[in-house]
Amino acid sequence: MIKESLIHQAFEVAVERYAAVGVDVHKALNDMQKISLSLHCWQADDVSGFENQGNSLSGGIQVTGNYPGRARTIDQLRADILKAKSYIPGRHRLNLHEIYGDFQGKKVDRDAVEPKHFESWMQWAKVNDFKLDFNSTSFSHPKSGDLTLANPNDEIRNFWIEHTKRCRLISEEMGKYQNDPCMMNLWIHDGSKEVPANRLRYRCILEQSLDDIYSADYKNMKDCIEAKLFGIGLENYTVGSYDFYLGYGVKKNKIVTLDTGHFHLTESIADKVSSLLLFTPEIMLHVSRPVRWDSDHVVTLTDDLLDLAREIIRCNALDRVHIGLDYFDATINRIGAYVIGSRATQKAFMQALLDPIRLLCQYEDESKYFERLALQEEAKSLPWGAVWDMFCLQNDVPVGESYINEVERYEKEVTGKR
Ligand SMILES: C[C@H](O)[C@H](O)[C@@H](O)C(=O)CO
Ligand SMILES: [Mn+2]
Repeated sequence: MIKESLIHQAFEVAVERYAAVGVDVHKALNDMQKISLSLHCWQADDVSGFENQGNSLSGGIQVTGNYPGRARTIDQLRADILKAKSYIPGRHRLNLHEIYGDFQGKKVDRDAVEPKHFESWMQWAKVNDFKLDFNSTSFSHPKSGDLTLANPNDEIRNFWIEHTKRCRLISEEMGKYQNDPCMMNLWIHDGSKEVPANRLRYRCILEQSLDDIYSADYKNMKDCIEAKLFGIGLENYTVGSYDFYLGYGVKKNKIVTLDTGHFHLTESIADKVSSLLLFTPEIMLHVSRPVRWDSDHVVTLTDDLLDLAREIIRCNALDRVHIGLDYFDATINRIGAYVIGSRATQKAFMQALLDPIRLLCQYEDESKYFERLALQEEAKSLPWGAVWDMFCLQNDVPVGESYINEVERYEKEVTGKR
């Protein structure tokens, strides 16, 4: 247990150090309090959901590991999410996939899902101070195959169009219920293992499907479209590539989702933020950690993540960027995985909010490039950790590593007994 008086002392020193470079720590703390993450429900159960159809995970994604204790029922999933939330400072959102509906043990196919299947989620979220976001689910279904919304087969394509339309309606109802727009993400795995004979054909079909899906206007939900470099088993061609969705988003005023695992490994996601902000309405993020490929490792505080957070703050775009998480690791304690990734993301934003931006901009205006580089370097070792600790203390969540023992206790008492 870290002594509270030490946290206060370190914080006072940090206030002074940051003031010397023109940064108001109290304002940074205040801004930090307003940042909500959208926690992905699927870390708790390895993207299984509650359809009870016995479908294994398919559609270009894969979870590795078999750590004991995954959530198997809606009650277990909710309990695990609340547990994770208790170690994450601030107020947050929860991101549901369609397969997590409250189906009460009945088989409800994807083209028959209705808002009523998410009523209990809406009530639960309200009681537990979450706002909900939503995703259509095109994977792990007998009709998933290699092509869903881009499928030339009318029956299969119309099935998925119907599913996605229904998901928009569910999102609209969620948004209305919570009096805050529900962000609905659309990601499909459609693609091909080998080079197709005609790439354009499938992209034309996808464009038409999307136009049909988006023909209804809603007020309480926002549409986001997520590209991917490739899915597993679909390595040569992805119908919904970044260029495709960027073009569609700009033309049709849709929000592009940037999943940080969905690009070439040396591509900077941070650099995309300012361009997207100019030409699309808002940005949805899926913060992930690719290791050699889109491996969805637990998010940690990497330079890439810091760059991304800094870019959002420097663009003054917190009100236009939605911060969702997207990773799944079944090799370690799943609640711990939530906490590590969420806190890492928050730490990146904490550091970004403490950046001496005004002074850096001043140096740049005056063409003082040595001074700019020197300050960028020195800022890296300013005592941001003391401000982060204070943020945790103020939010009544464990400071530093003290959550480790608590996660272990929950494993011993709850998840380990499943
Ligand atoms: C389960 C998610 O929807 C999925 O991870 C998607 O967002 C994605 O990133 C697929 O690679
Ligand atoms: Mn994603």
